[in-house]
Amino acid sequence: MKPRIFIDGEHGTTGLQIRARMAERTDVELLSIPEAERRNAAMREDRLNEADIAILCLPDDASREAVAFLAGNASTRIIDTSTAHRVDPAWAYGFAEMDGAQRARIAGARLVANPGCYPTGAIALLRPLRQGGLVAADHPVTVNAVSGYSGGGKQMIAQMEDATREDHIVAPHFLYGLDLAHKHLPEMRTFGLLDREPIFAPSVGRFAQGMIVQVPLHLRDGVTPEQLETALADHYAGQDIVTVVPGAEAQALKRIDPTELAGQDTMKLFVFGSKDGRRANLVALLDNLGKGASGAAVQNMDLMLRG
Ligand SMILES: NC(=O)C1=CN([C@@H]2O[C@H](COP(=O)(O)OP(=O)(O)OC[C@H]3O[C@@H](n4cnc5c(N)ncnc54)[C@H](OP(=O)(O)O)[C@@H]3O)[C@@H](O)[C@H]2O)C=CC1
Ligand SMILES: CC(=O)N[C@@H](CCC(=O)OP(=O)(O)O)C(=O)O
Repeated sequence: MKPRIFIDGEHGTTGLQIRARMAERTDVELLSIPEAERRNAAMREDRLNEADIAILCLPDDASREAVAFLAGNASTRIIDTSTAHRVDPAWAYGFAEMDGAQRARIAGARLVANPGCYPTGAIALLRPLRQGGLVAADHPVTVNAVSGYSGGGKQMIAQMEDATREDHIVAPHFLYGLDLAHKHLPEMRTFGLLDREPIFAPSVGRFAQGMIVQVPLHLRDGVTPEQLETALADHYAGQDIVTVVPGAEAQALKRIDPTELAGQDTMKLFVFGSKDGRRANLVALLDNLGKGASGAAVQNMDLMLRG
C-alpha cells in the first residue's frame, strides 16, 4: 500500500504549494477534504488518523488542535509547518542541512517541526559560524530581512492584491515586527546557538515570493570574511540544496534580487566582506514558500518516507 499523506490546510498558501509539488507523484496517496469542509473538525480528525504522514499547514492554534486529534495515535507521523512546536525538544527541527546528524534525525522522527522561513536563512548563516567559533554565543546579532507577501498567507496576499478591500496595503515595501517580539526569535536563538534572541527587523515587499535574510557582523580580531565563507562552504559541501556562492563571484555582484529563487526549493548563501576585512554581511537568498516552507516540508516528507 502507498503511504497516505494528508495536508491539513491543503487549501491555504503553504498547503497548495505542497499539493502542487506532489501533483505528479505516484508513490504516495493524497488524502483530501473538499475546500468547503476545510474547517470541519470531524473530517479533519478522520483524515489525520488515517494518514501515515500528516502535514499541518495551519495557524498555530489549529496545529495544536490537529496534534490533539492525534493523541494516542502512534502511527501517524506529523510535519508541522507552523511555529507551534519548533523549539519543543520532543520535535525534530526540520532543517536537514543544519547539522551532519539532522537528516537522520528527521528521517527517524515521528514529529517534525518545519523551520520558519526567516530562521531558515538566519540559522543557515549563523550556526556553522557558531560551531566553528567564528562568532561568539553572546555576539549582539541582528537579522534584517525582506519577504514576498505570500509569507503572510491568504490574508496578506488579499490585502496586497485586492485594491477594493478596506484593509488594502498600498505600500511597495513596509517594515513590521516593530515590537521586536517576532514569533521566529526563539528558533533563531535555539538553533543559531545564541545566548540571546537577535534583534530581528523583517519587512515585506510588493512581490509574491522570495526572500533575503541578512546578518551584518563586526568581526572579532583575527577573524576574516574569507574564513566565514570557508566555514560555510565546508559545512554545506556534499549536497545541492544549500549552496555558498564563491567569494569572487559574490564580490562581483552589484545587487541581489529577492525574487531570484522564487519557485525553487534551494537556498544561496553569500559572504560580503569590507576591504579592511573587519566587517561582513552574511546574506541568505531563498523562496519563503520553497526552502522556507513547502519545499522543505516535501523534502522532510521524503526523508521520513525513506526512513
Ligand atoms: N506563507 C509562508 O511563506 C509560510 C507559512 N508558514 C506556516 O504555514 C502555516 C500556514 O500558513 P499559510 O499557508 O501561509 O496560511 P494561509 O492562511 O494561506 O492558509 C491556512 C489554511 O489553514 C486553514 N485554517 C485556518 N484555521 C483553521 C482551522 N481552525 N481548522 C482548519 N483549517 C484552518 C485556512 O482556512 P481559511 O481559508 O478558512 O482561513 C487556510 O486554508 C502557518 O503556520 C505559517 O506560519 C511557514 C513558512 C512560510
Ligand atoms: C511576511 C510575513 O508575514 N511572514 C510571516 C512569516 C511566515 C510565516 O507564516 O511564518 P512561519 O515561517 O513561522 O511559518 C510573519 O512574519 O509572521
